[in-house]
Amino acid sequence: MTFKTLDDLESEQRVLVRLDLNSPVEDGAVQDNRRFDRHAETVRELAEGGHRVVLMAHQGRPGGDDFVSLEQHAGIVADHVGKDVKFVADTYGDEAIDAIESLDAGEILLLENTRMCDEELPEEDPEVKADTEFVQTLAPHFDAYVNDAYSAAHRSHASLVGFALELPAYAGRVMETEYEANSSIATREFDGQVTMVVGGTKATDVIDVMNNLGDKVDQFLLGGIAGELFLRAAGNDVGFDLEGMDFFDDQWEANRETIESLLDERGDQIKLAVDLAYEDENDERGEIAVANITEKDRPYLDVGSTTVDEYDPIIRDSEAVFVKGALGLFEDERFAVGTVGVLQAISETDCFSVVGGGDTSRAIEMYGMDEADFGHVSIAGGAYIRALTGAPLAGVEVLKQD
Ligand SMILES: Nc1ncnc2c1ncn2[C@@H]1O[C@H](COP(=O)(O)OP(=O)(O)O)[C@@H](O)[C@H]1O
Ligand SMILES: O=C(OP(=O)(O)O)[C@H](O)COP(=O)(O)O
Repeated sequence: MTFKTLDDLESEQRVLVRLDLNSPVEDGAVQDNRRFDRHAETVRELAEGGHRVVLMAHQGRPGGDDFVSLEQHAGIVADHVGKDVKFVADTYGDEAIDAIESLDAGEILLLENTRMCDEELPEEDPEVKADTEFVQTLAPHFDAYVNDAYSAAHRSHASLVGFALELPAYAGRVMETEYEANSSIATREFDGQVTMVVGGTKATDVIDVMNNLGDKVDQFLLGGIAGELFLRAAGNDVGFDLEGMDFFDDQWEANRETIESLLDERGDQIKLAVDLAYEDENDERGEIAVANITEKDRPYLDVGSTTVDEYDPIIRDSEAVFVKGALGLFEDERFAVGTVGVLQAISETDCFSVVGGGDTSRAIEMYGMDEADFGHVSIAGGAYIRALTGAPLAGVEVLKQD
């Protein structure tokens, strides 16, 4: 490991901890999710270790409906940690400092949404962020800074990069496991076949992953909107926007040449769907072989069952499988066959596996699979794709400094 962890932390510290509690908000109610559960491990360990634990996190972006106070988050963290979590509606003013100073050993306090502090945003160099009043005011009240917010670590914001320059800095447990698992495809050697399942809605994610990992991955199994764009580049009559859709046309214009040259250069590694699924006239799932598609008359919402039958043995023969993006509109049960099929195959083998992307990993609990059957289920979206494409994460880089 290239940074210090909680194992290196001295005893009885005043610890400032950055979590990523950014969550969906529905009708003003913050929705519980994996992020709370995962971060609870770090928070519990610190509190039970007798440290004074002060938590920072953000929620939403200024101007958005989900840009709300962290008051509800405190209650959800408390439920997961199994300990009381105090909350103060202040980021670094007198109220926040009073609450921090009156904390006893083993107690936990959550500060207000970091993005309510003007200096948290925008993205700037760590040195600039370290120099803000926000960081300069808070840092002297602590002995150590712990960053557990791997999933936000691609942002060069004050709470993510500034404190690491002012205080001894450590990686929390989530930071450690996410970093190790998500970087493993780039850093680890696997004995057997390495397979990457790529889908979702963004063609550029798939292109970047192929360009960066093409020499590490034996087979790319494609699906989703991105897979349809590759099918179209291979000469099939799919991947067109019908009235009211805006998935394909812009992406096709922007990426057509790159996709065509990837198919040229890496065709042997790229497996495309041989059949696709659609909603038929009775609102049921219909399937058609790609070879039989002659008209652009309907949207395709999943890969077909023959495709799943072809992908399944490849996964079962793999030493390592990485997943980025769903193979279909899995939120609708009729179109979950592709995504659930590959996830099930992964869960039934003892290969090393990483499933990432906020949306795709949701399919695991949605369809009753057990997270324990996967090597690692990432809670990161943007940071995961950056790790796969070899881009450094600002919040991780500052932890690596002495
Ligand atoms: N053929 C399709 N048509 C419409 N939506 C699709 C299709 N295939 C995949 N999706 C959608 O893609 C979403 C995931 O895309 P993306 O955001 O790229 O991945 P992730 O969130 O896993 O990183 C899923 O919510 C799924 O509904
Ligand atoms: O949820 C997050 O990222 P994700 O949507 O890529 O998973 C992080 O909290 C970063 O949030 P941001 O994209 O508003 O900076």
